[in-house]
Amino acid sequence: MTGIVITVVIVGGLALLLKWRRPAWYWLAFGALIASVRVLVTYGSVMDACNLTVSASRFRIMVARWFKKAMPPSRVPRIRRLRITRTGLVLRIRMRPGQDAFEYAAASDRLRHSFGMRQVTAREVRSGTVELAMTGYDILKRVQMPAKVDDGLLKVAVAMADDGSVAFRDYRRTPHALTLGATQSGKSVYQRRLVTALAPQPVALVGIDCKQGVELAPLARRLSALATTPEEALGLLEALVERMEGIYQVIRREQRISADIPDAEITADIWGLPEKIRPVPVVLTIDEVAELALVATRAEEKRRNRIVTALVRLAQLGRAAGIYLDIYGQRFGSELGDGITMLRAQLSGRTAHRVNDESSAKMAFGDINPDAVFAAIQIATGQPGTAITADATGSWSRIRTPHTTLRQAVNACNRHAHLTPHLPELADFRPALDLAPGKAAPAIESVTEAA
Ligand SMILES: Nc1ncnc2c1ncn2[C@@H]1O[C@H](COP(=O)(O)OP(=O)(O)OP(=O)(O)O)[C@@H](O)[C@H]1O
Repeated sequence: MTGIVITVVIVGGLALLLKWRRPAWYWLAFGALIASVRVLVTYGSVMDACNLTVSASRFRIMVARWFKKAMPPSRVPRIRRLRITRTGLVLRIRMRPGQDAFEYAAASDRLRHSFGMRQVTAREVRSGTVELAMTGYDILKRVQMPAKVDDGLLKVAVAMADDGSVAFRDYRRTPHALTLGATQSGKSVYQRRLVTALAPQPVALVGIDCKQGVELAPLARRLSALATTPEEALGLLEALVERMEGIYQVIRREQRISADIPDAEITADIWGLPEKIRPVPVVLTIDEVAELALVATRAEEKRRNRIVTALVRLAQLGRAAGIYLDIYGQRFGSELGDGITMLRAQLSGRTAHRVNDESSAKMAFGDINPDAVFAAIQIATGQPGTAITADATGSWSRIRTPHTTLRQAVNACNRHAHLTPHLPELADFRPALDLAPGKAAPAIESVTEAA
């Protein structure tokens, strides 16, 4: 048990004994304050013990020699800022000359033990400055998202990272993503979390779920289109490609580049278009991609090739037309056939839940960061929903989504069903809601949300 928790328990127990009536946050803040004092008091000796100090300057050593004085002590990196967070502390440190952020990252395990913290993560914030995020307890054991997060249109808080930060799925920054994981590793919960968070936003949600629609059909009231068989999926993808081409025409028309158009008004994607003609963005979520890519007969192979071609085109050109992809699967390697590695290269957001073998982890992170491959293999079976996430920059972190039940996702989709945009190109794939004529839609919160 970490220092913060022990401190909070002792202080909380004392408070109960003395009948000090204070809210829980008061004691948490008090505990974090005591932990930060402890970190500050032991800081110099811990940095020294973890080999994060540098020797005194040559000038001071020379002066000490001249005057036959004791050798000056090593220089400890300076603390620039200490911030108490909801989950622990963040120390911003000015590195000493000759140091690099990698030394701090390599020493993070030693720092964790020395400061008595649960987790220490080092990250370079700018040249010469490194930030140590310290957490006092296992954040991923029972995930609790902060009440306020910096989300927005097409930027949703999807999980907590083990350094106490919030992990976002930011569609405009990372338009397309691949999520892998063995069976029962937590992919569907992750997907539900995204759909639930996107449901209140002005976006069109489109689903392909060739597992007979078991995951996405219950969310149909908020889906603008849904395909549950490979044949439907092909039609839906080709209709999306058609929509994308239509949007490109609109952008091209609106560019009207001439000498008197100001630079800021020239656009190459939907976000630069005037709001009244801007097409609604589309998030396409594909559950179990192998169902689309695996074939048994020659006829199926033709269909599969057309599906993969449409997917590659959407991944290559969809961003400018406001079409974003979320692809889920157990594996995503060359065994799924031609074009799969080309498609994978376009899916720059990568998340891997627990995987069964190293090659699955390599499919997610082999081209991004070897450390992430190792971290993905180490995810234990006991914590479904835990995943490693990385992007094209090579940075990665361990995350876990808050548990979202199917009932919670269904309720969110039903509550926001009125926001479902009607996309004419995808009209043929609009899910039928199975309502008898004259029968009202089921009560939105007809069943209480499971805990
Ligand atoms: N973040 C989470 N927190 C707590 N429990 C979770 C979390 N994610 C998943 N689980 C639990 O793990 C189990 C498997 O989750 P899920 O159905 O999402 O896995 P999956 O990878 O989609 O499996 P499959 O591929 O077989 O459909 C479920 O019982 C679910 O409740």
